[in-house]
Amino acid sequence: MLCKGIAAAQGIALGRALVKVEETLSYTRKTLAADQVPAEVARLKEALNKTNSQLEAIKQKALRDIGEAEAKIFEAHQLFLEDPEFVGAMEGNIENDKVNAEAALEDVRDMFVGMFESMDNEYMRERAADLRDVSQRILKNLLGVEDTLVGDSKEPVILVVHDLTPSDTAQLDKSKVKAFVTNIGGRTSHSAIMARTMEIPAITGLNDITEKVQTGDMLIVDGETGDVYVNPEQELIATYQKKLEEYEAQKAAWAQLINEPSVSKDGHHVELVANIGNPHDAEVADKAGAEGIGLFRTEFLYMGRDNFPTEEEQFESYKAVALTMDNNRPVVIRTLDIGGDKELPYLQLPHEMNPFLGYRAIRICLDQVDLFKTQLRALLRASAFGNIKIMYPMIATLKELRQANAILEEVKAELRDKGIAFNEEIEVGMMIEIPAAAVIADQLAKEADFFSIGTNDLIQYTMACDRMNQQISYLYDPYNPAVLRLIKNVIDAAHKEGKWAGMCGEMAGEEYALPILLGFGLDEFSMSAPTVLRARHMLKQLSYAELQAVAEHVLSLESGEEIRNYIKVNVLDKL
Ligand SMILES: C=C(OP(=O)(O)O)C(=O)O
Ligand SMILES: [Mg+2]
Repeated sequence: MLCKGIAAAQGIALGRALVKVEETLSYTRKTLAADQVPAEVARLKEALNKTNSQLEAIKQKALRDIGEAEAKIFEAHQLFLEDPEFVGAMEGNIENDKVNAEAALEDVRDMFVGMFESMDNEYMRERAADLRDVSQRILKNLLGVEDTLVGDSKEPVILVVHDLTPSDTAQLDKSKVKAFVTNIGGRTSHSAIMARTMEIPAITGLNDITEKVQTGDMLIVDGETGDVYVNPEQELIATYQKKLEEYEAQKAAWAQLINEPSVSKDGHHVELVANIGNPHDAEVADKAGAEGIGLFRTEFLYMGRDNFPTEEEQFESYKAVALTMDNNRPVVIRTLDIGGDKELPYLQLPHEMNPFLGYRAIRICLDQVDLFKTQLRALLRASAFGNIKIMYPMIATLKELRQANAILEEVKAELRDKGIAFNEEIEVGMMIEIPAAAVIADQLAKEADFFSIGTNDLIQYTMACDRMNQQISYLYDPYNPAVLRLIKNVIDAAHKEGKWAGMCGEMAGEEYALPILLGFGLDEFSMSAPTVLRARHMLKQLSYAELQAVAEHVLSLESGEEIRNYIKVNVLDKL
């Protein structure tokens, strides 16, 4: 059986399925005799300690493998275990009501969750969700239930789940999980982006894979095509085993290119840079051969915590990235892009019918100027330590660009007055992710130093198709002629004004996109770190001169399917 989903993270995996459905934890409410109380309190404390150690281990793993922002999620969970009101209430229930620890836990949890949820405040609702999570973990420890997605199966497995939260993804151990496949989610969802950083093949949006597959079934996961084969024929297994070996060999060959320049067969140079969410990612990108950072999503510094990061905290993060990217390598740092699918509970954004079309990103920053200025000050100060460039997200009009630049000029003047160093020549560019901006790119190019095309959003806004909704994913197509024409327009407009154009949407790292974008003349390609060397390898085999004609022809084709097919036959199959 073949199931088709969304190729969320590249790579191939063959192995046995482990289908994981959320288990219900049952226990009996007991009334204790007075002399049983001390032992019950001790049992609770033991479970709390165990929970704390588990969370500490997960936090350290997240810090090592993914990043600080993700690690903070678990730190917030740990705080509950030290909260005297929460812990004291549970002990009180055991002592006064003479109930067992499980019952005390659930009563206290329900009381706090009810209280948080009744506050009609996004931040408190998040706290309620956190408390549910922690309580579930404590309950498992009281009941002696294993806390692991994969248990202790001897063979590494392919995880089959309804959905994976970012915290689930952070916990995955690459030596135990070969790949994961989920019912819901898209290619640009947070856990998909994390899977790519962790190099775990992943397929999302399979609808009902948890029902079609049983634990122990043999699976083939093709992270290039989004195909999952369930109990395939021996012949197909052999084909994929060969593909897997080839893929591993290819990876070894790509690794040879780590210090090579990114040039095409005929000597055309482009920049291959990485997308990051925190300073640790920059180190990963450096080791993966990135020539710089094309997108630092700074909103991750703001997420998973209780209040705004200070200017000092931000300055340290930006400076750290600039220093990692030594030798004047570019570091494009995007100002806060919160809203849409990225919530910030303590900012208390209004509830909206269409958050992706709402109060988000630069719209918030131009409205809450102090918030914006704090970030700009930190960015300018860090620019004294490396080749930092500032980038605004979600610009729709020339007026917004001018407003943002005017605020930036104010901040620069304040720093000059105080004699604080920054790079006076700092480049200031903008994302092109709203069709309106793509259409007036000629006007914007006169006032922005560079463009970076954010296809993740540009596609959803051009096609009126939610990037998270797999039901209409046939519309979410980077190769749709409308999307490609906008991209071409943006690149041409930048070049006409002598500016450079890059791309930091996920499309920039796609095999089919590289020849087209190269032919269009894109100057900078920003992608997940593990994709950089593959792109460099491919680039070396491509001729810029030939691809200009190919790309020109692509613009006359009528559908994404036709375009992909044309690229396959005329470019990819010939490599
Ligand atoms: C890079 C982009 O930004 P994000 O994915 O953070 O919205 C984009 O929209 O393409
Ligand atoms: Mg975007």
